Order: sequence, then structure tokens, then C-alpha cells
Amino acid sequence: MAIKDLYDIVEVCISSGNNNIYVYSHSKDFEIPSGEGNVAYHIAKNFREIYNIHNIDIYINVIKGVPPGYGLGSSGATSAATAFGLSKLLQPSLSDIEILRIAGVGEKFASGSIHYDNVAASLFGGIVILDLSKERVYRIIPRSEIYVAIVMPKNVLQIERKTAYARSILPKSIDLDIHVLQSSVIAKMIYALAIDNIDLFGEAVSTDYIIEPIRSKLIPFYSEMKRIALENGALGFNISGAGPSVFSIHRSRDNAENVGKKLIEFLNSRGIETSFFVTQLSDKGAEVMKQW
Ligand SMILES: Nc1ncnc2c1ncn2[C@@H]1O[C@H](COP(=O)(O)OP(=O)(O)OP(=O)(O)O)[C@@H](O)[C@H]1O
Ligand SMILES: N[C@@H](CCO)C(=O)O
Repeated sequence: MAIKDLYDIVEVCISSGNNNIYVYSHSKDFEIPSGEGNVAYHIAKNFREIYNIHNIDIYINVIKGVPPGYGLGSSGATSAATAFGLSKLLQPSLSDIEILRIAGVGEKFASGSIHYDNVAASLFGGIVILDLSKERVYRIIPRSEIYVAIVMPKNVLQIERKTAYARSILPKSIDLDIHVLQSSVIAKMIYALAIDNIDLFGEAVSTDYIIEPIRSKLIPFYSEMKRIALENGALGFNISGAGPSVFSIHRSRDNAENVGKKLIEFLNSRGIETSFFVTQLSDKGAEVMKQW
């Protein structure tokens, strides 16, 4: 699911040259490496190799907007924008799936495995369903306004390669009965969007038999936060990405603000510095801002 308000800007330039890739990271608030430490470098390298592009130098400026390490898909935002920008510049006929596959390479570098959930939302916007076996992208834009409160606990889960770790602790296989339960939740989520029932959508968002029970243990006071949010009118609550951020679903901005403030007060009272913001589901994905 893509949200408004948080985004990266990635500038991509090419000149004739000797196949060098230069990546410069710009951020006053976060420390993101330039050069080979940046996912953008790996996207460009992969792009050049796959499409056999020679005798050019690629220059990439990453202007970070999405904070890293909070479970908000920060590396995915850069990966998506870089793959999108390079395709516009060098291979304008690439399909959505081809751009997506390139963007997934950045996630392999950042988190140890190719996965498409963050890059798909960043590239296409809305709520994205992928059918990789058929190479198809389905995008749902809910008819109703959906507000999202995102609560970002500071100094929590500050571990090296956090996303890789949070993925490594998940089960490699699940029992059939759990599969059946979780499949029905996903079906309910899609049904809720189809009939525009945001209460039901929220209920589905809140129900996870596989990942939440394991990852929530890494987030202090998770079950208390969930209870507070749902008791105060949130329609749904769960972990954002690999955490430690959590998010709640609301019908109105006022309710989202109110729940966000309550969660901040609660975490602050437990000694956990936290910030929050309220945003909306975004129907926009990656886009060209300027060409010159
Ligand atoms: N362009 C980039 N943007 C953000 N992080 C980057 C970038 N390039 C490299 N990294 C590294 O990737 C790591 C952040 O990974 P990642 O984006 O997976 O975490 P996250 O933002 O918490 O997202 P999520 O948990 O939703 O995947 C940091 O160690 C950061 O230094
Ligand atoms: N969404 C993936 C990567 C982190 O965003 C996961 O939850 O493992």
C-alpha cells in the first residue's frame, strides 16, 4: 500500500563515458551512503548489465525523503525511483513488470532477498497485487478516503540489517490450517475494497496469523498500542514493513490524529521517544517530475 507525503526524489543523468556509476546521497536528516553502499548503485549496475548498455556513465542523485530503518520502505523508494528513471531515460518501452524486477534488485542488496512489496507500492501507487507467475500487476484504488496514522518509535530495532533479521525470523513453512485462515483474511480484504467497506478492510488489516505474532515481539508495547488504537476508533492496526513503525487505518483525519497522539503519549510515558504523522493512501506511484 502506497502512502502520500513521504517520497524520495532521484535524479538520473547519463553522458558518454566508460561505464562508471556515480551515486550521491543527499539528506540532512539521515545517514545514507553514497556510491556502492546505496541501493541506487546496484539498480544502475543491474540495469546496465541486463540491457547491455555500454559506453555511458550514469550519475544518480538520491534526495532522501523516506526515513530509513523505520519499516517505511526507504530503500524500496529509492530502488523504485531509480529503476523508473533509468527506464525512462534508456529503455522507455519497458513494461511495468520489467521495471519492477529491476527495482527488486535493490531490495536484495538492502535486505538480503529480492522482494517486491515496497517497490511495487512505490512504483505503481494504490494497493498493489502482483501475480508474478503471469507477470501481471493489479492496482486497487479504494473509492473511499482512507487515512493512515503512522507511529515511528525511535531507537527501537536499531540493529544492523534490521529488515534481513526481521525476515530471517519468519517461518519458512506454515501449516495448512494457518494458510486457510490467512487466505480468508486476504480474500476479506479484497472483498472489503470491492464493496468499499473500510471497516471490514480495517478488520482484515488487523488480522495476521503468521507475521504479526512473531515480529510484534520486537516492538515494545505492541499489543498495548494495538488495543489503544482500536479502542479509540482505529479501524485497523498492524506493523509497517519490518517495523518498528506501526500504522492504523481511519475513516477521518481527526480520528487518525487523535489515535496518533494517544499512542505517542502512551509510548512517551513508557520512556520511548516517538513521532507520528497522518497521511492518506496514495493513488500515485513513481512519476517523472522534470526532464531536461
Ligand atoms: N537509497 C537508500 N535509501 C534507504 N536506505 C538505503 C539506501 N541505500 C542503502 N540503504 C540502506 O538500507 C537500509 C534500510 O533498509 P530498508 O529500506 O530495508 O529498511 P526500512 O526503511 O526500515 O524499510 P522496510 O523495513 O520497510 O523494508 C539502511 O541500512 C540503509 O543504509
Ligand atoms: N515488506 C517486507 C520487507 C520489509 O518492508 C517484509 O515485511 O519483510
